[in-house]
Amino acid sequence: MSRLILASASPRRAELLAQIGVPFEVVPADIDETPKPGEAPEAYVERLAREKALAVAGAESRLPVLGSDTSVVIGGDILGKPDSPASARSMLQRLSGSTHQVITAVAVAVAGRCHCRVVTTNVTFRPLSQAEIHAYVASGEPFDKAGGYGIQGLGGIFVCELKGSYSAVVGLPLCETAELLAEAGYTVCDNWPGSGKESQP
Ligand SMILES: Cc1cn([C@H]2C[C@H](O)[C@@H](COP(=O)(O)OP(=O)(O)OP(=O)(O)O)O2)c(=O)[nH]c1=O
Repeated sequence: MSRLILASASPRRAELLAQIGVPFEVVPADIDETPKPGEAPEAYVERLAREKALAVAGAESRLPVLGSDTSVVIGGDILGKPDSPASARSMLQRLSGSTHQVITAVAVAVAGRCHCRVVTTNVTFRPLSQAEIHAYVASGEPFDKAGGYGIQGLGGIFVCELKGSYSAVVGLPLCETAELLAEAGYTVCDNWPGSGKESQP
């Protein structure tokens, strides 16, 4: 039986949530993801995660609703999902040979309240050649991913260093998600301490 609604169309978020044993159903949120003028990256990502959770909670309030957002930030600029091969190539060119931040927010709306965590991870790319950038964009992998790459896919070969949360880069910070669920009175799965169904030691 579902204990949570995942307000996301991201297959990665569904896989990560399934990985920790949470029973859930998917109800994608449809919100405007345009940054506000002058909005700081962390504030932007947190606002979107909250808006996604609350948009679905408004219609489906019987279960806690989890919303999340991931953006790539370099030199203070927010990189969302590329909308063309040219924008994917230009994002990868900017990321090549330098360190960027992946900011992911996760929000849980339950009983009229919304709790949120924002997680920042530093990711360093080795220098990429033009041929690699072209071949990677031609693979199609960049298009549904913030910053135009997927660390969990072929894009993983670009990453020479990561400081922070790998699961947050893929789209859902598992440690913070479990903390938020615990605060809302939910455990990740049956038999977990606090579930009331755990086996005795
Ligand atoms: C940096 C990075 C991002 N991503 C993905 C995670 C997110 O799905 C996506 C960022 O876009 P989001 O707008 O956060 O999410 P989404 O549009 O895919 O889904 P929804 O808004 O319905 O929840 O980029 C990866 O899969 N791997 C990576 O290495």
